[in-house]
Amino acid sequence: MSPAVARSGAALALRPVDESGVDDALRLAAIVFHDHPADEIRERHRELLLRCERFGAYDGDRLVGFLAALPLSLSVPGGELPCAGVTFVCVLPTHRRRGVLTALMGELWRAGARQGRPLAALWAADAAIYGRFGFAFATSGMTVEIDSDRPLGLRVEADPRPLRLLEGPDAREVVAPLHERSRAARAGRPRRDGWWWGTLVLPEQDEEDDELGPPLVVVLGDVDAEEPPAGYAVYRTRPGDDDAGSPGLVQVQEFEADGPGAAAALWRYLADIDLTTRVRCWAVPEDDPLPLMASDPGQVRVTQTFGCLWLRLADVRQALLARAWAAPVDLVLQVHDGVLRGNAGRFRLTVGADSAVTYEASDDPADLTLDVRELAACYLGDARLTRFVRAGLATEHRPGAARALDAALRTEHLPFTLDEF
Ligand SMILES: CC(=O)SCCNC(=O)CCNC(=O)[C@H](O)C(C)(C)COP(=O)(O)OP(=O)(O)OC[C@H]1O[C@@H](n2cnc3c(N)ncnc32)[C@H](O)[C@@H]1OP(=O)(O)O
Repeated sequence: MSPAVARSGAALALRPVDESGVDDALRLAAIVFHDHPADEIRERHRELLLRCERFGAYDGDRLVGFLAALPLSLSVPGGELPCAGVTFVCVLPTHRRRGVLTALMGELWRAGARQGRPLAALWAADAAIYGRFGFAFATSGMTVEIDSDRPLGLRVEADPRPLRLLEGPDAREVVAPLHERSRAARAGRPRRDGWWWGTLVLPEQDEEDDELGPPLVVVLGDVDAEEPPAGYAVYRTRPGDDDAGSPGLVQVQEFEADGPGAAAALWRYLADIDLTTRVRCWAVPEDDPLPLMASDPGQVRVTQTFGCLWLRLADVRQALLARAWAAPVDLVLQVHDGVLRGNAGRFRLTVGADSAVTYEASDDPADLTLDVRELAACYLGDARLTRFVRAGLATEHRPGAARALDAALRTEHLPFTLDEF
């Protein structure tokens, strides 16, 4: 039996939730998230939880707190690392603010340390909760909308190769290699297996909007060739409703192209679909070139930018040693970590001209003081340390130290994922 939670009221026991407890976890989630999903979606959630490590807090026999961790392999600059995909975090309303989540997080860290898992990541329902546990936004995205009531004007020639429309499992086999290649180029993406494609990317029914049709996958290039295609888009459509004033919509769920010609061909196709007058893509990377490619910037609008995946460096040393670096650096970092004390202290980070990395305890004066949250925000290449220094959230003791670390952390592409779990 694991430690108990006893901040106030009767002590609660912490223990793993076995397979027979998954329905209890789903019932708890339905209460906590005010969500009573249709049978198909509930079955998807069940399958997801069965793949997870499951941590429970029990009041007697009753499950009152729950946290699931999906085992992920997350792309990081130059490689990938084991990562806990934290999900279905819920505490019964009667048991809130008694330290249940804090205790479940403790179980997660202990399990991660046993398994040598240096990262944890999550999509947060409420942004205020996770910073105190050392998480920070580590990838961002932007929503783009195209007014497609007229031909899409682009300043770039479209790749003339044929487009093909695929459905079902065939689609996955064709596009998975291209996704895998782009996953290596942009950090922050979990590796997908067949279950992930089928259940989370290409399910018949969209989880958020039941008016959207089934997924369609348009592919550019020869689908029979040995090389992956040049690009693809996964999209769903919704018919227009004149009475309600809503346009026929093409909802782009995922877009990958290996260059500007391929991107132009695919965006043109999506904007050209009959009986629709709007293309909406919920998330593309913040450095996506589409807005630059548009002849009329008013036709392609960025409607919002937002943080996506939150990251936690559970083992800072392991995480830093595993990533690729863009420039040599030699800095002493004073790292604060109020939760995982093994990360806290003063360490010398060196990246040599030959890219060899070391990160060792040091007594030398610190060049930079920062919290593990800020390190997580910058780790995949998204945020800049210099900005945190300007915000007063990191302190530079040697001028230029933050700029040097930024230069070393820099990646060619911004990290990005839209894989929600
Ligand atoms: C990855 C995901 O699954 S995201 C989904 C998260 N789940 C939800 O939003 C469901 C609804 N909410 C809940 O189930 C619970 O309120 C939880 C899980 C958010 C928090 O669980 P609790 O057991 O109450 O948290 P716990 O008591 O350990 O709180 C620790 C600290 O976290 C912070 N915290 C907890 N809940 C919140 C909140 N809703 N907003 C802001 N901060 C919070 C507080 O600082 C708190 O410390 P304090 O009590 O000293 O002020």
